Amino acid sequence: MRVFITGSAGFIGFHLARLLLQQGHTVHGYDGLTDYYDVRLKQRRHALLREFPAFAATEAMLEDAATLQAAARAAQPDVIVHLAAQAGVRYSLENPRAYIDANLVGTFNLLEVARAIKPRHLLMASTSSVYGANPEMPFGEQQKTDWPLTLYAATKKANEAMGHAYAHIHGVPTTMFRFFTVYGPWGRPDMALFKFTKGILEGTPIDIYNHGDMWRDFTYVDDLVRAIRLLIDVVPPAPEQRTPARGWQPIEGDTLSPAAPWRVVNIGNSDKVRLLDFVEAIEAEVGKPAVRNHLPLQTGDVPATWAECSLLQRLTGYRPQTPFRQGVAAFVRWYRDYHGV
Ligand SMILES: Cc1cn([C@H]2C[C@H](O)[C@@H](COP(=O)(O)OP(=O)(O)O[C@H]3O[C@H](C)C(=O)[C@H](O)[C@H]3O)O2)c(=O)[nH]c1=O
Repeated sequence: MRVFITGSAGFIGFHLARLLLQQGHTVHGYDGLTDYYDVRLKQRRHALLREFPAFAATEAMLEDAATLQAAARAAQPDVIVHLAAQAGVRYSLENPRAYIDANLVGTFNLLEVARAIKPRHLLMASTSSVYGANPEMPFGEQQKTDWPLTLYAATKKANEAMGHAYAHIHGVPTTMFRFFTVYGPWGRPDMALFKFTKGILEGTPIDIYNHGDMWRDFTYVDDLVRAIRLLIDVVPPAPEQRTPARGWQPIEGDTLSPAAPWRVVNIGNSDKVRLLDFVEAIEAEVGKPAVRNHLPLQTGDVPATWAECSLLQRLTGYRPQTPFRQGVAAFVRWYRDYHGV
């Protein structure tokens, strides 16, 4: 299978590309290598992927529609996985325009590519942040996502809607994933696990928001990309294909659109972890206590996330389940090795 992955030098894109290459697939990566965080980390990820002969990459921005079209047409993908984005919850308060450019304009450009190429399946990243101020827990895909708390969440919600409209009009089967706080080796330096590990190792204070009284459904990156890999083969059928004669059976809790080959699926660990327990797990792994700087809840942050993942389980027979202490240990091992500390 030939797969076109946007965001291939990013945390999740790198892991997905590596998994697909290890399985013998051909991957064309597309990444703008923006300086949102240390570009060397992105270059190292791409360098590792380049060790596979079946990997090629175009280093350009999503906003560069002509380059994106040319790269995707040349790659002739069976499947497109769109992971490139301006990510991060709190940065969207500082630099909102980056989210409009990458997530709205960039995703529009990508949808135009899909419309032209008509891959077998288009899969695109959304986020648990779309549940925003929804008070119901755990978050199920059918629940309200009408109250985003940041522009980041709003752009991702818009991406879900844009994907739906294109799937309806142009018929490209589209799966949206809602990711829940993904962590693990090669992770993002702006995220809690990276910042906490660095601070504890260096003996500098770590900022703990809401005094640690926050909950996250931390999802280990290997589990996440395994789920994506399985979902690649679960192509949402068009409305006219949903008949018993075609072997289609309704699935409980499915989010299939009545008007398009489109569905949205949560990918989380289905386990909410208290932030202070997460910090303690990092301290235990590093073998040193943190210097804790307790701060109030940050604007735009949701106090808790918790995924309901039975749809993923029904569609793929799989659900993430790495215990957070195990995932934290794998990250700290990688961090020490990567930084030689
Ligand atoms: C960076 C940082 C975070 N935190 C807290 C805030 C959260 O309760 C928790 C995890 O934060 P992190 O930034 O690692 O992840 P989320 O805020 O859940 O956001 C992440 O997961 C979602 C789904 C995405 O879609 C975002 O792109 C992704 O960045 O630690 C702190 O207490 N101190 C810190 O310095």
